[in-house]
Amino acid sequence: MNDKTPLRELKGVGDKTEKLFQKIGITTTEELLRYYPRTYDVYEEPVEIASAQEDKTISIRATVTSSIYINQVRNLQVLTTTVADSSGRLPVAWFNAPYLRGTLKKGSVFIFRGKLSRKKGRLQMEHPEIFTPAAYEEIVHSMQPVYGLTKGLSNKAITKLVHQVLDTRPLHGEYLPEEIRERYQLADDNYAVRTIHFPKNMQELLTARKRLVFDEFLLFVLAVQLLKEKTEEAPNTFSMKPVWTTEEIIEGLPYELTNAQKNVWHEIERDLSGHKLMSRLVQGDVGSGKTVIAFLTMVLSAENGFQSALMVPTEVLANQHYEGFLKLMEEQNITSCHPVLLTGSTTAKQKREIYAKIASGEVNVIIGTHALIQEKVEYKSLGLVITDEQHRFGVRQREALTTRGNPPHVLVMSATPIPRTLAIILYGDLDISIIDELPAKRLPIKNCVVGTSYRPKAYSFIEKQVQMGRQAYVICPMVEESEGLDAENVTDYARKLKEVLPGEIRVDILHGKMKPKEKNKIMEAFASGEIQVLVSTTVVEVGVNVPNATVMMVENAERFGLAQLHQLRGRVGRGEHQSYCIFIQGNNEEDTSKRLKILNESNDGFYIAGEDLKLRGPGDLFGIRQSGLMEFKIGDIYNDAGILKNASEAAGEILALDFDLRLPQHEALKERLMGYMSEDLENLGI
Ligand SMILES: Nc1ncnc2c1ncn2[C@@H]1O[C@H](COP(=O)(O)OP(=O)(O)OP(=O)(O)O)[C@@H](O)[C@H]1O
Repeated sequence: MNDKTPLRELKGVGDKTEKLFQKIGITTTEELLRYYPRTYDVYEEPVEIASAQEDKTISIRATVTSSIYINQVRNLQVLTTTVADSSGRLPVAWFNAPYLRGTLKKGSVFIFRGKLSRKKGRLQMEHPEIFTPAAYEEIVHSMQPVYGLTKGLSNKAITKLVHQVLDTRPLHGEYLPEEIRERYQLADDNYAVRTIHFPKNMQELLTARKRLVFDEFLLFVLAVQLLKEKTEEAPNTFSMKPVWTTEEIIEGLPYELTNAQKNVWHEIERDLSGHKLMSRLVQGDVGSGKTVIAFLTMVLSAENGFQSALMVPTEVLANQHYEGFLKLMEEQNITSCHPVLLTGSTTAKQKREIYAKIASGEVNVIIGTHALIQEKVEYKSLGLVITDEQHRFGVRQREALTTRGNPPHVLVMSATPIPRTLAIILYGDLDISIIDELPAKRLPIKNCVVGTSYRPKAYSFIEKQVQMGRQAYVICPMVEESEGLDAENVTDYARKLKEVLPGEIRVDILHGKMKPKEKNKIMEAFASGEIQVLVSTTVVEVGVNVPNATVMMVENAERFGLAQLHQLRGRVGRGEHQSYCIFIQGNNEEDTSKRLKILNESNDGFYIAGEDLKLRGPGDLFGIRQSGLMEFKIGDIYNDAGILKNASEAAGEILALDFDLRLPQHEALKERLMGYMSEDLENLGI
C-alpha cells in the first residue's frame, strides 16, 4: 500500500462504498488520511441523573427499572423504558430499535449516553448509545473522531477504514528538516497523522494538530514564495495604457467613487501600463464596491485590444456579473467590449461556439466560473485574469496560470478581512490594495441577536419591510431535515413561513442541491423583486448583490463562524435603505451569546475577526471554524496565526539557504511540495 492506493483496494470497499467516499472527495488512502475529523466525541465519566442538564450529551450509569413499552407513531416505532440511579429516575426512548428489547431487561445495569431533552415538561434521554459497564470502562475519557458524513456513509465506516489504513500502511520518512522540527517543537509526521484521527487526550490532539497545521501553512507559504520569485520579474507583455473611456464611465456612474476606490483604480492603471506584469490583491469589506473596479479594468483591457476573464466561484455570481456588465455597457454606451458568459450550464454546442469566438478574438470580455481557464479554452490574447473570491483561487491556481504561454495580469478581489501582517504572508506574491471605506450614503446595519421566541416579531417586521417595497433573506443551515441534527432547514422553513406571511408575499427557496439553472432563475427572480422573501442556505453568502434587500435573518446563528455571519450580513445594507440583521440563536449557551454579541458591537470585518479570536480557547479549534476562509483543511488563519508566522519564518530560511530546494536534505520536502501543488487541481478549479 502507498499513498496513492485507490480505496477500492482496501478490504471491505466495494462499488457502493467507493462511490460514497467519492462523494466526499476521497479516492485514495492519502486523501482518506487527510480527511481530518470534524470534531471529537469524548466519552465522559457518568454523572448522576439528578445533576444532568438539558441539551447536553451525558453518560449515566443506571438500572433498567420498568418493562419496555413499544408505541407505533406513524412510521416510527418508539421504545420506552425508565432507568434509575441512586439520585433519581429518567425516562429513556429509542426509535426504530426493536432489537433492544432483548437487551434491556428489567434490573440490568448499563451506561446510557445521549442528550437530554424536555418532553411535555419532563426531561428524557433520547436514543442513547448503550454500553455494558465493562465496555465503557475501556473507552471512558477517550476521544472518538467525528467525520463529515454523506447519506449512506456512517461515522463507523469511515473510522474503520482509517484504522485499516493506519495499521497497514508503511511509515513515511520525515520530510521536515530536523532543526526546524526541533525549533518549533513539532511532532513527527507519522505520529501526527495517526493521532489526529485517534488522540487519547486533548494534549495529544493539540500536538498532532500543531504539526499538521504547520505543514499545511509551510507548503502554502513555500508555494507563495516560489511563485513570487517567478512573477516578480515577469515583464509586462500586455502593456495597457490609460484610456478616456474609463474616465467617462466613472463620470457617468450614478454615484461618485469613494476615495479608496479611486486610489485602487489608479494603482491598477499604473500597474497595467508599467514594466512588470500586475499581480494585485484588492481587499475590501463586503459591499465596499469592488465590482465596479473589476469592470473598469476589463474595459481598459478591451480598449487596449486584449481579452480579459472574470472568474467567480458560482454560477449565480457569474450571471449577476454578466448582467451587471451588460447594463453598464448599455447605460454608458461602451462599444469596445464584447462580453460572453461561460459556465457549467452552458450547453456543449454553445460552448463550442463560444470557444471559437474566444479563439478568434470576437469576444473580449469573458465572465464565468472556473471553466474559464481550462485548457480547452484557447484565448487569442488573454491579457488579464480577475478572480472575485480568493479562497477558490489560491496559490496553486495562480501558479498554474503562470505556466501558460503568455501569462496574463492577475487581479484578485477579496472581502476576507485579514490583518496586514498575515496578508503579507498569505499573499506574498501579490501587491495589496485596500478599499477601507464604504460608500458615503450607506446607513449602518442595525443588528440584533435574539432567541427563537422572537420569531413572530421578526416575521411581522419582514412583512412590514416587504410592504414598504423591500426584500428579505432568511438563512437556514440545512437543505432538508436530517437525522440527528437539530437545526432549521430551508425546505420546511419556507413552507412554515408561507403559512405565516400573507399570501401575496412570494416566498421561495435557494440551496446548493438545486440545479444551477434553477438557482439562477430563483436568484434572478429575487434580484428583480418578483420574489420578496428568499429562504436559503449559505449559497447566498459570497458576493450576491441585491441592494433592495434590507433584512437578513439567520436561523441557528450559533452554527456559523463569525466571518461567515459577517459575509451573510454583507448581503444587506448595499443600498440607500436602512437595513437590519436578525441573528436567531437556537441554543441557550452563554458562550454562544457572547460570541454572537460581537456582531452586535460592530459592522467591521477586521474588528469581528479579532474579537472572535480573543474568545476562543484551544478546545474551540474543532468546533466552528472561520469557514470559507482560504483553502486550508485544518489550519485557521486567525486561530493559528502564530503557527502561520512560524511556518513563514521557516519557509524563508529554507529558501534563503536553498532557493530551488535542490539540497539533499530538502529532497523529501520538495517532493511533498510538488504533490501539494498538483493535488486536486481539478477540484480546485483548473
Ligand atoms: N462609490 C459608491 N457609491 C455608492 N454605491 C456604490 C459605490 N460603489 C459601488 N456601489 C454599489 O454598492 C453595491 C455593492 O458593490 P459591490 O457589489 O461591488 O460590492 P463588493 O465590494 O463586490 O462586495 P462583496 O464582497 O459583498 O461582493 C453595488 O450595488 C454597487 O453598485
